[in-house]
Amino acid sequence: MSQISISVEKLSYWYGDLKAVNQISFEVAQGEILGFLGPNGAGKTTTQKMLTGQLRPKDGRATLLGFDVAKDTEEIHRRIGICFEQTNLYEQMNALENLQLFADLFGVNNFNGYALLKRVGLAGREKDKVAGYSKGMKQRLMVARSLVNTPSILFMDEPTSGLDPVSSESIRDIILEERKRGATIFLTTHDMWEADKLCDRVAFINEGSIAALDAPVNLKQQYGKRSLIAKVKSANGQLENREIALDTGKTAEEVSKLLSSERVLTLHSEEATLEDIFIKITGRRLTE
Ligand SMILES: Nc1ncnc2c1ncn2[C@@H]1O[C@H](COP(=O)(O)OP(=O)(O)OP(=O)(O)O)[C@@H](O)[C@H]1O
Repeated sequence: MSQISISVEKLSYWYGDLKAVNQISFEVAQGEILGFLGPNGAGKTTTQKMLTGQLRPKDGRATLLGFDVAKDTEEIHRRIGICFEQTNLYEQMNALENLQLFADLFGVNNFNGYALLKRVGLAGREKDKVAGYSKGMKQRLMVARSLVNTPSILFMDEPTSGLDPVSSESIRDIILEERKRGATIFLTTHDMWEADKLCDRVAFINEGSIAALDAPVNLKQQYGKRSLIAKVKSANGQLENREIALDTGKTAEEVSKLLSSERVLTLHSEEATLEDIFIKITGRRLTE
């Protein structure tokens, strides 16, 4: 692995008797997008809060860029961006003022608010009061705000949750641009499609533990099955599906038999989704 940005070792947190995060360990390389994928209550937000200094770990250790999350909070905050779902924007201020306030807080003086707002699609709305923004616009502003200090690590908690497709796509584009710039991205989501599309690696989190961690393609290879689905017209004129497993020694033979014995209308390949694999590993769905 290239240079390590995030290093987590047996990190734990509990609320009373409830073990919300239970001895998790992983590393994230610089410039990598790690997706934290799990259902409600799995421990994603608690982990993010520990990593961003909002909760002090009860046990274990984590470092960001070599700084200890439990001790070096100020050093860390200067170098990270945080974009959490619950917006805490100043509604009575405009977008530029919101960014300026944040920049002042971090002692950033070389940032260009107009350029940043243009990047997130808010050009022309810079001086409008945030109270009048739509949910998608506020989320875009949150993204802009998380980029004010050109962060080395970007934490995003469900950044596209509940947004329209255009807003979601523009936020995903920014995540990819930030990775290109060299930022490390820690993304929590329960959207398996988003995780699959965006993330270099995905951690499945369930009941406070990491159940699997790998590149989506590797998870699919290891746990999923690929198959061919043929739509055929049967003798009585009905449309029916036939499934042939791929990656077996008999695939070619079965395809040839199917094509010679049935009237095949369409043939396409299908692979397991991350949700299928999550269920296989944990016995739970991502969305209940
Ligand atoms: N402040 C709190 N007090 C008590 N229990 C909490 C608190 N915050 C979270 N929990 C519990 O800790 C567990 C992990 O919660 P967490 O919010 O980290 O999960 P999550 O994966 O982020 O879920 P979601 O997708 O719903 O945000 C859950 O059982 C939750 O009910």
